[in-house]
Amino acid sequence: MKEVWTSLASIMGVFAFFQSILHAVFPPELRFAVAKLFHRLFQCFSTYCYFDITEMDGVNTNELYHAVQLYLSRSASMAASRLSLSRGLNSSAFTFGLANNDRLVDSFRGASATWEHAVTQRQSQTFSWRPVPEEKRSFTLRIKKKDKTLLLPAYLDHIMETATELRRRNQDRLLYTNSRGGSMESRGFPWESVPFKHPSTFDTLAMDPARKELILADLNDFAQGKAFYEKTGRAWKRGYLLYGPPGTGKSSMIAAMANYLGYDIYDLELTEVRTNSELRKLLMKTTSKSIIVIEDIDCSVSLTNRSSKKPTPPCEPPSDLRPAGGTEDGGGAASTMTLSGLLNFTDGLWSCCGSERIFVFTTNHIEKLDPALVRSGRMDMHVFMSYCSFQALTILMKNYLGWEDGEQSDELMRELAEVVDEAEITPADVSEILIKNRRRGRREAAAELLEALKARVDRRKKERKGSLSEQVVVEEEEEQEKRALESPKESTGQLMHSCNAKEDKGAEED
Ligand SMILES: Nc1ncnc2c1ncn2[C@@H]1O[C@H](COP(=O)(O)OP(=O)(O)OP(=O)(O)O)[C@@H](O)[C@H]1O
Ligand SMILES: [Mg+2]
Repeated sequence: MKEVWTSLASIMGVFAFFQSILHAVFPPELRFAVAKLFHRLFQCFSTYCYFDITEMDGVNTNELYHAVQLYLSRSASMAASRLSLSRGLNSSAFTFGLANNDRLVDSFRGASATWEHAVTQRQSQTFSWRPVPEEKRSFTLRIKKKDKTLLLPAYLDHIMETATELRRRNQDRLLYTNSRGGSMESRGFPWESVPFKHPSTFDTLAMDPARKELILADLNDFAQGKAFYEKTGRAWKRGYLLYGPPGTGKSSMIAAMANYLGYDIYDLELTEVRTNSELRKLLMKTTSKSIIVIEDIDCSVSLTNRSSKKPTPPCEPPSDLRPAGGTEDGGGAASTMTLSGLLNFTDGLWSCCGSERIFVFTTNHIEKLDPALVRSGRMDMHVFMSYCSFQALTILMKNYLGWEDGEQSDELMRELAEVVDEAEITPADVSEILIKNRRRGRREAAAELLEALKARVDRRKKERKGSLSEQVVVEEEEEQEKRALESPKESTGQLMHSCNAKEDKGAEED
């Protein structure tokens, strides 16, 4: 070991000696040329190649630098020992970064890539109209020469994509509304937005776990389906129709979807939209990775069916020659909003002016919807939000009472399981009962819920009996009418008989 150190020291000494001779004898230009030559020689024999990614590209900021910074922040939090921490504007997440001269090894498609972060002080401030940072920051990427074709540019594309996704996820979600009534703001944007902070998630959503899994799998397939949609020539969008009684969680499901995928929501108020072209403008101003929602589609506006267009009176010019209100999009009047306009909104060529978008319609009355609106391809998945099942009930008890899985096997739960289906109660009503009683303790709150369910079952039974007896009376009357029609003589006789009887009775009274 000692010999190694001695020989190393002697090599360094020789190197220093030659350097001092170089400095004394040769002019700086020559020294620079020699250094360059050495550098080239070193590069020829090295198995690595290096790429510098500086923060500033001239006076412009280098987008790739910030993308790398964000990309590395994912693994930096795990691997590095000293990190820089930051939090961006409008962001609720912290970003980790590599500290000065820290290194991190990443891998892509089986090849490894080493990143080093360098921070140096800027030597002299050159004049610039834009403020230039005092520090010079850069990342150096080191990869093996043999991996160059494998990694470039695919690895850099991957970094850019991941960074964009991370940036989007770190930003707060936004909820947009068109309640401005068609008027635009100063920048010509028809939507108004507020931060979206709805706490609903698929964990808190009370519904049958199997159906929940189905929806989650569908959402995952959609979000990761870029290649599939391209390959099959389909627009990258998906439609969901959520239907069911009020208070069964349709709006909560939309919020859970947005939180799960990290998408913004555009809540389209159809009653505020006057024309098809206005609807199209709204669509054009939505962004990718968003959910476009139309709530209560059956009662938003009265949409005329395409097939029930009135024929043009002979005295009027053909519709396509009329100056205003002429048909467009193959059927919808431009001066009003029509079903045709809405169908084009979800399914026509314009619906593809962005990508990765989900359309969600909700309704309490699916039977009232025009079949054209709910056909598959337009609304790909129909989700029935039903009354509270026992499984949904246990989720709500977990949410509101902190009820654990093991606690659910006792007598009380068995009774709850027996009555919940018959009670036909919405998750909203169950939530209300649990919220009211949550301070009284879990068991008491559950007992209260059981009482409420039993009372509801009794009431429903009575109502059913009442309506049954009403139905019997109606049926009897109908039967009598039928008999009267079938044998008019007999019934006339009966009628006469009853009239005579009445007359007799009246005479007796006189
Ligand atoms: N399936 C559910 N899971 C969890 N909570 C629910 C569920 N359904 C309803 N709730 C609770 O009830 C409230 C109302 O639910 P929500 O607004 O989602 O119902 P909805 O089906 O959209 O009703 P509407 O048809 O009247 O719009 C929510 O704030 C939520 O707390
Ligand atoms: Mg709702």
